[in-house]
Amino acid sequence: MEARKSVQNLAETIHSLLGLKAHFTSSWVKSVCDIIGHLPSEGPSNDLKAENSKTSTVSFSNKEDDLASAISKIKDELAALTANINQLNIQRRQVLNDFLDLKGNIRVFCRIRPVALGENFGSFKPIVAMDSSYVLLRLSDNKSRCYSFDKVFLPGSSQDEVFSEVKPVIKSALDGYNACIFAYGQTGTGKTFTMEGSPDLPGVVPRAIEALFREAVDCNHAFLFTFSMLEIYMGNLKDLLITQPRKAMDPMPLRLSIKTDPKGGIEIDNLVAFQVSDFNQALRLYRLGCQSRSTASTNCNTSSSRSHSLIRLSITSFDAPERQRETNKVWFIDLGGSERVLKTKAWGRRLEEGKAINLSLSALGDVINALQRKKFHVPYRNSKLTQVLKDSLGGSSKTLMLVHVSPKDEDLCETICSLNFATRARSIHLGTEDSEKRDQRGVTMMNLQQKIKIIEEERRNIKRNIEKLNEKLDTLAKRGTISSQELNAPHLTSELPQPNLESLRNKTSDVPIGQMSLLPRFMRPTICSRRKSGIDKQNSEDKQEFHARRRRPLSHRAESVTFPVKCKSDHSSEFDTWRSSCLLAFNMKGSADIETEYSQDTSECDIEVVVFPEQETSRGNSINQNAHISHSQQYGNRLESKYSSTRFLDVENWLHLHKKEPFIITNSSGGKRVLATPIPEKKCRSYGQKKESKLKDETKDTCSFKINKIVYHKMLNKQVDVEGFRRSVLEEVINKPQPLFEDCLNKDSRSGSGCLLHKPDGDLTIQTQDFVHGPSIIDNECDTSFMLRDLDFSIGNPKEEPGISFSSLELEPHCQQVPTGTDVEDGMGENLDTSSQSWMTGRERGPQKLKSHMALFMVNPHPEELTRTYVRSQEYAQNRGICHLLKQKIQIVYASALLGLGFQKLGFEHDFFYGLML
Ligand SMILES: Nc1ncnc2c1ncn2[C@@H]1O[C@H](COP(=O)(O)OP(=O)(O)OP(=O)(O)O)[C@@H](O)[C@H]1O
Repeated sequence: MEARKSVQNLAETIHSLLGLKAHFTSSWVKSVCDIIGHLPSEGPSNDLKAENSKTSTVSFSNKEDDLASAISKIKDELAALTANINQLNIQRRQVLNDFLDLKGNIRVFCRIRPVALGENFGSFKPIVAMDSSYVLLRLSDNKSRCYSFDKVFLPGSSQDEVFSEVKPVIKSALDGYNACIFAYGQTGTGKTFTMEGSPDLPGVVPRAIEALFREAVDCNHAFLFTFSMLEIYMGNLKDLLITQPRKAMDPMPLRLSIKTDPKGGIEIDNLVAFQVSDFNQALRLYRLGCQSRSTASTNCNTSSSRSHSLIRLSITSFDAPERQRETNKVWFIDLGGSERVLKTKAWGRRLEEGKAINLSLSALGDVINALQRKKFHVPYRNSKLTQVLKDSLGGSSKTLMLVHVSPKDEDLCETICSLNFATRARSIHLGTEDSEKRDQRGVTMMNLQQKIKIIEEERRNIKRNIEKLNEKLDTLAKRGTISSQELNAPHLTSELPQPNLESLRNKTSDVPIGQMSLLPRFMRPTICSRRKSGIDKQNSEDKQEFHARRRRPLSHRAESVTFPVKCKSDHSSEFDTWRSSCLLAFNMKGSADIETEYSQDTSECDIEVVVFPEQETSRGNSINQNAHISHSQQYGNRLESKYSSTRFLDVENWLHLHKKEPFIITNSSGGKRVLATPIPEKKCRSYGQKKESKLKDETKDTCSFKINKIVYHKMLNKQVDVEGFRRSVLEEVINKPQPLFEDCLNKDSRSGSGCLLHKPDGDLTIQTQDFVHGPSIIDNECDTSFMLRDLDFSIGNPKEEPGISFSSLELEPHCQQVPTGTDVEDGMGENLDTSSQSWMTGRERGPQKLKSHMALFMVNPHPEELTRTYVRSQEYAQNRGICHLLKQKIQIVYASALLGLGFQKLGFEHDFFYGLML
C-alpha cells in the first residue's frame, strides 16, 4: 500500500512539475521510474511488485501511511529542487564563461612591487600607474611609453585585491575548464610573494585552493581533488613531493616524463598525485613542495627561485553534466625570474640556470603570442614548460599572467623587457576595437556579472530550501519506522549540498553492482569511491558490469583517470599513493619511458603517445598510431588488476612520514623504487642559527687552517675585478698568499669577508659566503678544503663557515642523488640536518681525527633552506670496499682543482658524485 502510494505521489509530482519545468523530460521521468523499479527490496517499487505477486503479509497502520507519504513528498520536492539547482549551475557556467570570454581567455595583469624599506629608489620613478589598466614607463625625462593591461596593481595593492581578480578563473576551474595562472617577472620583483605569500599574507595559491574547496562544498556535486607539485629545473622535471635519496645505494626517484594521449591530453608519467580531501591537506602538501624548491642567493634576490615551480590541482567530478569535462586541471606556476646576465653577474651554474629560465620564458611567450594571434602552429615543443602545459593553454582554457615589475630606475631595462613580454602575451587582440565597441563590451560584461549574481542568489535560496527539507526529512525519519536504508536511497542524497565522497560511497554501496548501470549518472559512485569502499574487490565477478558502466570508450577517458600505485614501505607498513597517470602510464611498450632532457633538445617526438584500439585519429596528431596499438583485452585486464590492487594514500601518513622516517615506495610494476626522505620542519632555520652561534663559541681556538700544498701565485696575478676593499685584499694575496688565505678564509663568512673563488678562465674573485655552493672536498692530510662546482672551485675553510649549509639543490640533477648527511666517523648513524651539525661533528673529533678522512660536501648557500650535509669517511668507504674508487676520484678532483679545470672539462658527468657515495 505504502509503496503504491509513494509511487503515485512521485508520479503526480513529476507530472505537475512537467508542466512547469521544461527540463523534466520524459526520459528523465523514465529514468527515475527505472531506478525505483531496480532498487533493492527495501525500495517502494519492489514492495509494489511483491504486493502484486503475493499477498502482503505486512499491514501498515494509517499513521505509518501518512508518514511515508509525507516523506515521499519531501523526497519528490528534493528531487525537483535538485534538478532546478542543476539547471542553474548550467546557466551560471554559461554566463561566467561568456563573461570570461569577453574579458579574454588570456588575461595579463601587472603588479608593481613596492619599494622595500631602506632600498634605494633611484633619482626618478620609471614606472607610473596611470589608472587600473595603464602604466606609463618613463624612459627619460621627455620620452615615455604607455602599456595597457587587463588590470594594474599598484605597489600598495594587497594580496586580497590580487586574488579578487583571480577568483573568476578559479570558479571557472570548478566548472571544468583548464586554467593556468602564471607569475612572471624579473628576479626579485615579487612573483613568489604573489603566488606563495607569507603566513600573514597568503598568496594566490593558498587562497585559490581554499576557494576551490569552499566553492566545491557550495556546489551540489561530489568532487575529487588531486594535488601534485613539480619544478622544471634546467629543463628537467622534478617531483617536489618526493624527496631525494639519502644514500647512494638508495634508489633513484622515477623519472618524470611527459606523455600525451591521442586526444592531446598531457600527463606527467610518474608524477605523484595525492588525493586531498580538504584545504589543510592540500596546504600542507604545498608547503612540503615549497621546501624542496631549488632556490639560491643571487645578486638580485637572496632567495631567488632558480626553477619554474608548478602546482597542479586536478578536479574530477563524474556526476556534474554541466561541467566542461570530467577532469580538468588548474596550474599555478611561479616562473623563474627573468634576468640579464650582465646585471646578475651570474656565472657557472647560476648562469646556466638563468639561461635555461630565459629560454623557457621566451618559449612561453611565443606560445601565448601564437595562441593570442590564433596562429595555426603553436610552438609548444620548444620548452618543457610549454610541453607540460600544452593542454591547459589555449582553447577554452583560462590563462592568467601576472607580470611583476620593479619600481626602481636601475631596473628599467628589465622592466622594459617584462612589459614587452606582457604586451606580446596580451597581443592586444581587444586593443584593436574602437571605443564604442569597448563601451559596448563593458556594458555586456556588467550585465553578465549582474546575471551571475542573480543566479547565485537563486541558488542560495534553493539550497536553503533543500536544507530545510532535509531537516524535515530527518525529523520524520526519526519519528517513523522508515529504515535508514530508505533514507539513504541515492536519489535523495547524492545531489544534496555539501557533498562528501565518503557518504556518497556509503550511500551507493548498497546498490548491487549489477544494477549500478541502471542508475542515472549522478547516482552512481565514482570509480574512486567504489574502490575506496572495496565494492570492486567484493564484486570481482562483476567485471563485465564494471566495464559496461563506463560511459565512454576507454581511450576517451584517458585524460581523466588517475591510477593508484601500490606502495610499500621498508618500515614494515604499507602505504599507497596515487601516481597520477593517464592510461598511457601502462606503457604498453614496457620500458619505453622517455627521460626528460634539457628542454631545448627535445621535440614533440619526445612525447610518447599511446594509441588504444578504439581510438579515432586525434586532431592534428600525425604520430604513427599503429606502432602503439595494444590489445584491448590485455589493456582491460591490466586496468582491472591495477584497480584491484588499490588502496588509497592517507595524506596525513605521508606528511607525517616526511617529518620522521624515510621510506621507500615501489610501484606495482616492481623494480623501480622511489625514496622519500624526511623533511624537517621549516623551523630548521632558527635551529641552524642556534647551532651556528654555539659552534662559533666552541671553536674560536681551532680557526687556523694552513694551506701547504697549493700555491696560487700564478693564478693570483690575473686581473681581478672587484671593489676597492676587496681589491686591496687581493693584492695582499698576490704578495703573501698563505697568510691571506688564512685571513680571508678564517673569518666568519657571515660577516661578509667571503671566500676566494677561482673561475675556470683563470679570473679570481672574492665572494661573500652566500655564493658558496657545490661539492667540496676535505682532505686533512694537506689541510685543504675545496668547494668545487661543475665549472669552478673555491677554497675555503669549512670550519670557519659553520652557517653554510650543504644541500643537493645546487647540483646537477643527478648529483642530487648524493646521500644526505651521515656521521663522519661511521658513515651511517645520525642524520645531519644542518651543516653546522656536521662541522661540529668534525670539530668535536678535532683535526687529528679528521686526518684520515676524505669527505665530500655539498653546499647549499641558502640559509633558510633545509640544510643537509653530505659527509663520507674514507674508513667507511674502505669498509664498503669502494675506497679505491673514492681515492681515485678525489685525486682526479684535486688534480682538476690544481690545474684550474672544471669537472666538465675533465669529462665528469652528473653522476660523478653518485659513484663516490655509498
Ligand atoms: N608586493 C609586495 N609586498 C611586499 N613585499 C614584497 C612584494 N613583492 C615582493 N616583495 C618582497 O620582495 C622580495 C623578493 O620577492 P620574491 O622572492 O617574491 O621575488 P621573485 O620575483 O619570486 O624572485 P625570484 O624570481 O628571484 O625568485 C621578498 O622579500 C618579498 O617579500
